[in-house]
Amino acid sequence: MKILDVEQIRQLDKYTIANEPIAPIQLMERASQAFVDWFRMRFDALTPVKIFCGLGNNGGDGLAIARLLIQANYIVEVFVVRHAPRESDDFAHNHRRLKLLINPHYIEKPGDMPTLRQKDVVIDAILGSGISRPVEGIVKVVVEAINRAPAQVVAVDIASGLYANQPNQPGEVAVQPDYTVTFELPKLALLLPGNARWVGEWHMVDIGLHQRFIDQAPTPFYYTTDDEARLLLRRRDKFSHKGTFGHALLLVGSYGKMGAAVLAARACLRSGVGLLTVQVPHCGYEVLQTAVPEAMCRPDVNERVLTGPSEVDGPALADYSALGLGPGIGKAPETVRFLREVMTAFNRPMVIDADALNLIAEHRDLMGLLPENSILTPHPKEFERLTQRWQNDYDKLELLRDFAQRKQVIVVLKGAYTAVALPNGEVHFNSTGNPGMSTGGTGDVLTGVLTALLAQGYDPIEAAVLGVFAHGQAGDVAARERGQIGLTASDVVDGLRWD
Ligand SMILES: NC(=O)C1=CN([C@@H]2O[C@H](COP(=O)(O)OP(=O)(O)OC[C@H]3O[C@@H](n4cnc5c(N)ncnc54)[C@H](O)[C@@H]3O)[C@@H](O)[C@H]2O)[C@@H](O)CC1
Ligand SMILES: Nc1ncnc2c1ncn2[C@@H]1O[C@H](COP(=O)(O)OP(=O)(O)O)[C@@H](O)[C@H]1O
Ligand SMILES: [K+]
Repeated sequence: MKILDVEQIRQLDKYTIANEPIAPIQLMERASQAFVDWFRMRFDALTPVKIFCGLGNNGGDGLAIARLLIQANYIVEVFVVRHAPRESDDFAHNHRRLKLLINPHYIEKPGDMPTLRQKDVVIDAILGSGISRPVEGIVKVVVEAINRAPAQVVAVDIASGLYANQPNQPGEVAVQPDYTVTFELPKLALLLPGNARWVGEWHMVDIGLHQRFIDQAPTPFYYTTDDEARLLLRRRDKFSHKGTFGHALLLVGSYGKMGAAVLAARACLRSGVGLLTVQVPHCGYEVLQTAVPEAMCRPDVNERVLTGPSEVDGPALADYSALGLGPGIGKAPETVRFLREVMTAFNRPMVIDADALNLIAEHRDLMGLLPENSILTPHPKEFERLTQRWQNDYDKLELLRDFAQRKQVIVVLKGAYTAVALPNGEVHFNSTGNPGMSTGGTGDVLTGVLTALLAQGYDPIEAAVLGVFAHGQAGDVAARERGQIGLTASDVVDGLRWD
């Protein structure tokens, strides 16, 4: 699903009005009805509702929402914040219609702000995607009062004061909602960690904007939906055999970090690899053979770290279908040498995680050895080591796109809404996963998943988008079964589902 910017959304509204065709006021009615449908599923008619409206189209939505809720027997009070000399046409139209039912209150000075109680639900329809300057004056007074209130808050489209696709400056105020109900498409701002308090839990409601415009609109930003991920998944052929699904090699683990090897290996097997070999330092041999009997083990001659040679024969590096490396390997000088050898010998896309990324950041010559279309899976700190510190989330996104384009690799920047940056500059935000996954080892699981997909012959871009989606979904399955707080990386492995 595409993520469009504010100007594109404005054009999309216009295009829909001209080509569906539909009157602007009807489009507003449809948006408001979609909001109300969502609202009624969440809050019953005994909920006292207080709607704060600005004078633009977001305010117009608020007035239409008020009318629709009154017609559904909710007890509604409306507060119009007079922040500008002019009101939009659709605001004016809905204002006239609402006044046939109730008299709105008007807020012009701080004393006009009502008291908000815990049982109230506030609907924030002061400013939407049309904001063009920081919130100040009476709007600021109202926003700050809403934020201080004990009431629950639902933002219409986007919290008042939050920019949809550019950074808010430090000190700027915006509504801090419990929920955001956004129209038609996700906005970039909803996906960025620095905006969490201005978003709350967000939901998307369909308002029937024109698909032809969306299909043609250029954008680097996408949001991976369930349906899109499912389309990437390949079915198994009746006459397939283990050779059909590739032979993966994982280079993982060191003394004290053999768990990383076990987790990556188990995840790789649970993601459909045909054969798996795991190379671990010698001390990990028994651990691995016991914990993961399905995998073959290649013990390194070195007791504690990976160095390359093994007493057990196996295919040459270049003969494996896919390679995943990094989880738990540490940063020993012998391991750096081995890493250099591996990256030279295996010049096809590989999965690179954790300490392998830290080593690349410390030994810049390794950066030049990155095979094209490799999948790098840094968490934000690892990404900062590879690049530089950023000013804000938008700056970070630009660094991410720039890195993926310059190095011609796929960068999976992990976190909530993991961002998968492609060599062509696109960024695909993931839609699955939950904070229960913020626990040691879940990243190692992702390395195993991605390596398995590469081994099965998935194109690296599809492997990255699908693997990240499936990994988050596994976390969601695990969280449903045992809750977020007690969730462990092993539960994520067990949560992997591919059909
Ligand atoms: N046809 C459409 O355009 C539709 C628009 N919709 C709603 O319309 C919203 C966008 O409406 P608008 O473009 O009218 O803009 P807003 O309602 O977001 O803002 C209203 C106006 O306030 C002024 N303003 C900007 N920043 C301000 C600030 N910091 N303090 C005070 N005033 C400020 C500007 O003149 C702006 O145009 C969307 O978020 C959505 O809720 C929906 O009704 C769906 C259809
Ligand atoms: N709040 C969150 N919401 C969704 N996913 C998360 C969240 N926190 C962490 N994750 C996921 O968990 C994994 C953590 O990886 P990482 O930081 O490398 O952990 P480790 O190195 O311990 O394995 C990533 O895939 C990340 O996207
Ligand atoms: K709003």
